Amino acid sequence: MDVAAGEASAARTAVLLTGGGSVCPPREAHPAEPKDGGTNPTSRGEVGSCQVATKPLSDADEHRGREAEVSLLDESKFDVNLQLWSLRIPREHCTSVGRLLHGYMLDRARIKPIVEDPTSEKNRLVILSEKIQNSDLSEIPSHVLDPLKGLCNIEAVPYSLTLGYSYWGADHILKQILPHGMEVPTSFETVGHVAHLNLTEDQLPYKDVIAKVIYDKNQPIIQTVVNKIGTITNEFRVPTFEVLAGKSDMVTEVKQYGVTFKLDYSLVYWNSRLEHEHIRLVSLFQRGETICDMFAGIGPFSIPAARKGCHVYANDLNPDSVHYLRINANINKVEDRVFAYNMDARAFMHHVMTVPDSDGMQKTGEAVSNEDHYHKLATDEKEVVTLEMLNAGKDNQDSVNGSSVKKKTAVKRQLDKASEVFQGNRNTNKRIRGFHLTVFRPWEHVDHVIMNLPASALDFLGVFKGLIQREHWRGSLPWIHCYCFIRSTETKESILSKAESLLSTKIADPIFHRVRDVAPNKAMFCLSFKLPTETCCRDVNNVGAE
Ligand SMILES: C[S@@+](CC[C@H](N)C(=O)[O-])C[C@H]1O[C@@H](n2cnc3c(N)ncnc32)[C@H](O)[C@@H]1O
Repeated sequence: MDVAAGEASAARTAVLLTGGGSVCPPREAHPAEPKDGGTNPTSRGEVGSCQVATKPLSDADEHRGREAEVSLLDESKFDVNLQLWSLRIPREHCTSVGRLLHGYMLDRARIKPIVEDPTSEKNRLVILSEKIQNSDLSEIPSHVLDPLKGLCNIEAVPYSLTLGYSYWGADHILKQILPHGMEVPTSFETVGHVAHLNLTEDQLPYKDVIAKVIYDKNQPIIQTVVNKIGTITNEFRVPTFEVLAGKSDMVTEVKQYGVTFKLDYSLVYWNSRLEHEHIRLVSLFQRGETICDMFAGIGPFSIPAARKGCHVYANDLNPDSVHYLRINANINKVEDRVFAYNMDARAFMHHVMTVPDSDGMQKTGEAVSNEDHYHKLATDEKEVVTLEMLNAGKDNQDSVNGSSVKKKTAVKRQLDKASEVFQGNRNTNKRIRGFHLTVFRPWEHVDHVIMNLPASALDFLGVFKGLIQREHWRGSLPWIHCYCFIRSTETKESILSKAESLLSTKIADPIFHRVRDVAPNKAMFCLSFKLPTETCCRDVNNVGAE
C-alpha cells in the first residue's frame, strides 16, 4: 500500500504501527518486517513503499474504537514507517549528487533528503524517493546513474523513516480519528492567539481531541482553542465560548491592514471576516472628513479612518468595547482624532448633533472621554475648510436644500471600487498649502455615518428625523452606511421601503453592497445613501421636534 493510498483510505482504517522517533538509523539488511514483530494482520509494503499496517473496522467497532482513541489520543498511532533506499556518498559531493539525482530523491515537506551518516562523519546519506524499490537502483535511468558513478563511490543503504504525529497535518490526523463522512473542522477563525471553532452537534463528542490536534498543529501561534456555544443573544453581540485547549486568557492582538487591534475576545464583538468590508468603507473616506461610528466596537472602522486623517466620533454600548477602542486609538497613535462614547446609539447621535448652549457644552448626554477636547470643539471659533470643499469647490457646497449629482456619482464610483485597498496616511498633520485644514463640529457637518449592527441598524434610522439644525449646518448632508441582513424571504426593495418608512421620506439613489453570505438564506449588505434633506432638517424655531 503506498502512502497516498494509505492517506486516502485512512478514514476507515486503524493505524497499528507503533513507536519510534521520526528517523531510524540505516540497517545493513533490508527491514521488511513490521515493528510490532508481525503479530498483527498487516499489508506489508515492498522496499521503498510505506508500511502501513491496517485492519478494517466494522461500523459498530468504529464508533466505540474511535471514542476510546479520542480520549487517549495515542500519538504513536499516527506513525507511518517508510522503508526506503539511500545512497552513501562522500560528503564533499553532496551538491553535485543532489543536482544529478533531481527527481529521484525523497520529496516530502519538511524532510531533508540529504542527512548525516551515523557511521561516518565523512559521508552523507542521500534518501531516495519511494519509487526506488530495488537495491540495484534499476529504477534510476543510466543517463542519471552513470554520471553519478563517475563522480564518486556510491553505496545503496536501506533507510527507515517514521513519519509520526508531529509530521502529519491536522487534516490528516483528524480524518483518521473522526467517523467516516464527518466534516473535518480544520478551517476556523483565528483571532490573535485564539482559534474559534463552531463545532456541529455530531462533532461535539470529539471536541477535546479536535481542539488538541488544532492546538498542537498550530504552535506557537494558537494558544487557546474555543468553541462557540449556542447562538448570540446579547445586545453586545459577544458569543459564549467554551475553552477546549490552552490558556483561558483571551486578551489578544490582531493586525489588519497595518492597524493593530487589542481586544478581549471573550468580552467584545470581533469578526475577522469583515476585514475586507472595513477596508472598503474606509477607502471611501477622505482625510479631514468627520465620521460618526454609531456601533463602533473596538474600532475596526474608526481607527483606520482616524489613521487616514478623519475625525471620528465613535460610540458603543458595550463598556468593554469602548475600553479597547480607547486603547486601540492610543496604540495606533490617533487618540487626538478619536472621540469615544459609551451610550446607546440614538442618545449618542442626539448628543453629538446637539448644538451646545452658550456655555459651550452639550444639552444632552455625556461624553465618556475627551470632554476637554469636545468642549474645545464646541467653543473654538476656527476657520473650517474641508478637503471636500478643496477638491470639488462649488460642486460640494451643497446646501441642505439641494444635492450635487456630480458628488453622488463620484462617491458611487468609490463605493463600487470594493477592492480598493486602504492605505493609512501617516502624514495626517500636514497642511494643504494655503489652507488650514480643520475639523467640523458634528452639529455643523458630518460626512459619513457608519451603522454596523446588521440585526437591527435599520431600526435606528428614525434617529435622523429632525436631527440636523439647518442654520448651523454647513455643506452637504452625510452619507449613511447602514448594515443589514437580507433573508431569502426579503428583497432589496422591501429593505429600502422599511428604511424609507423609518426616515419618513424617499431615499434617492440607494446603493446596496453585498458584504458576505452569513447563512444559506441570509446575506449581509451595506445600504449606502445620502441622508434625505426632508428627513433630517429642522430649523431653529422647531428645535426638539422629532
Ligand atoms: C456587529 S458589532 C460591530 C462592531 C464594529 N463596528 C465592527 O465592525 O466590528 C455591533 C456593535 O454594536 C454595539 N451595540 C449594540 N447595541 C447598541 C446600541 N443600542 N447602541 C450602541 N451600540 C450598540 C455592540 O456592543 C457591538 O459592539
